[in-house]
Amino acid sequence: MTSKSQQYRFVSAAKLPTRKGEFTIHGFVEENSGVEHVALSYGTWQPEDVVPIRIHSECLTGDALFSTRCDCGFQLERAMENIVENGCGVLLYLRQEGRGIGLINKIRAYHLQDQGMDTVEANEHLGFDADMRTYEMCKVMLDKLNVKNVELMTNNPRKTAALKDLDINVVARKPIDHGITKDNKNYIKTKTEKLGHAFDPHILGD
Ligand SMILES: Nc1nc2c(ncn2[C@@H]2O[C@H](COP(=O)(O)OP(=O)(O)OP(=O)(O)O)[C@@H](O)[C@H]2O)c(=O)[nH]1
Ligand SMILES: [Zn+2]
Repeated sequence: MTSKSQQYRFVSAAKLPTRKGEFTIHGFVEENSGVEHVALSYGTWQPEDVVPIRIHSECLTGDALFSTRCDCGFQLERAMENIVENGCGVLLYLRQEGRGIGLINKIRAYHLQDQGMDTVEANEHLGFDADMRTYEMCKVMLDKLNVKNVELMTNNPRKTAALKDLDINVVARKPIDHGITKDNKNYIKTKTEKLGHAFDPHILGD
């Protein structure tokens, strides 16, 4: 029986020039489900270096459709800018749309939130946990990129804990609280109150 992380396989990599800088995109596939994840790497490092990384969960609405209903698109852009400013780093782009429930179910959850539920209540009303994501693929992806020690750009303590459980040395957490808007302030407040997210209170001030 292969361990969960051994189900992931590196397939290929290529140059990816972007408006933020020239990255390399690395494609990984999960053997059983065919789910594809990618890593964007920038610059070089030694195994003993501390590398800035972002674990970014796919959010079509935020990442590609300019939604202000969440902070994802703002965080994606800021994370890539941080990596380029630092001179090196990695962004793991994980196909975990909707905190793992998928795009159509996220739209169903949004519909329930339009009726007054919060983002946790909506997931649970649909029969899902508040957060269905797992992070075992990060181990295979970071090992392939020779990243052992990380500075993690996140407000989500579950990501820090998940990497530590994978024996990845999380040296520091760097907040990434960009993109607070009038449309997502309540969503973010719910994440701090119910999902343990660490946002500085001043940025959510009323
Ligand atoms: N089910 C559900 N998923 C959502 C909702 N809003 C955003 N998402 C998904 O949540 C994921 C992003 O998670 P966030 O909670 O924004 O942030 P995080 O990645 O957990 O934490 P950070 O690293 O601090 O950004 C993406 O997969 C989004 O599609 C929602 O209302 N319901
Ligand atoms: Zn989003």
